[in-house]
Amino acid sequence: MPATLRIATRKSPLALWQAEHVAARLRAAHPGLAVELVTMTTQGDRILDAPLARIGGKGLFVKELERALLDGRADIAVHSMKDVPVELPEGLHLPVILEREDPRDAFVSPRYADLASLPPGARVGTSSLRRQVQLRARRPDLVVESLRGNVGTRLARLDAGDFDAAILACAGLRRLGLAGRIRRPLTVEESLPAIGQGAIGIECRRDDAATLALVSVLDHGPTHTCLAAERALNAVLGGGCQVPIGGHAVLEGETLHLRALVGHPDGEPVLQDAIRGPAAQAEALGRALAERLLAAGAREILEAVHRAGLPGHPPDGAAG
Ligand SMILES: NCc1[nH]cc(CCC(=O)O)c1CC(=O)O
Repeated sequence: MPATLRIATRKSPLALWQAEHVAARLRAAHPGLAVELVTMTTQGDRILDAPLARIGGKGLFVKELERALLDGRADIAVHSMKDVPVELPEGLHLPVILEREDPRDAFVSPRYADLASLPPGARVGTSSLRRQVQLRARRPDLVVESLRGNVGTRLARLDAGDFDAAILACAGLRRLGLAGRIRRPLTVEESLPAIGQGAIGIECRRDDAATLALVSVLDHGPTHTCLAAERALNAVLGGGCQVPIGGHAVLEGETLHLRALVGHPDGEPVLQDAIRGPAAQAEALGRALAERLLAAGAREILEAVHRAGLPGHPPDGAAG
């Protein structure tokens, strides 16, 4: 057993909650193990106004934690899986995925009970392209505006009256003890979640067998299988953060059901499809669904976005 297991984490309240949760579970699983947090501010936390894709995109929140792993300043990094890019740096892997919290998006509003109650022209805050296109498809009369920052920052702006409603992840609100702010969870049919939403992952060095032996007990097989399908889908689509992409898998016994969405950043078209098959073939199902979406028009969307070099957005409003 190492003298102390060091966890690299961002400093946002949600990131700290997740790291403390992993620390507590590791201490419970291995009595006598010392666990400590190594906190760091990532580039994604520092730069709150620039279009994130231009300065490094989706990986901004994880890169500095990964550098700490590679430099030996930390043994594991704890991530919200929806912020983790498909490609990991050489020498690192993600062997552990914890059991998923509520994966749905949440409708949050001080005044309105749900999406249907919003009057025409109501202002809804979200910086996630994925949330924006699904919102626009359902309610083209709403005004969707950018809302970034930590969960607390976003709620404060909502409460200050900058918006009539906001869409946030149920998981983040629940973990921070803010479940009371969820007016209504959006069904996955109303708002298909981001790939990995609600799941926490543990990244570590491939050559560190001692650490792997300690953290493996936290892996949740069914969530891991669902994430394998979602991330395989994402790897084939390779959309980065300038294209609205959603993906969500559930297990029904030994059968995996994966839904996916690819939208044009301008709002149209929005392509959706789903696939069902043996859980043992999770990754192949993810790749197959991605190929079907590409053939159905996603390829044209991805190519158009890359050609245009549109200013980017964080994967989901970012900054957790
Ligand atoms: N974009 C940042 C982020 N990363 C993970 C979560 C929520 C928790 C999760 O999905 O595990 C959030 C906040 C949000 O989207 O409202």
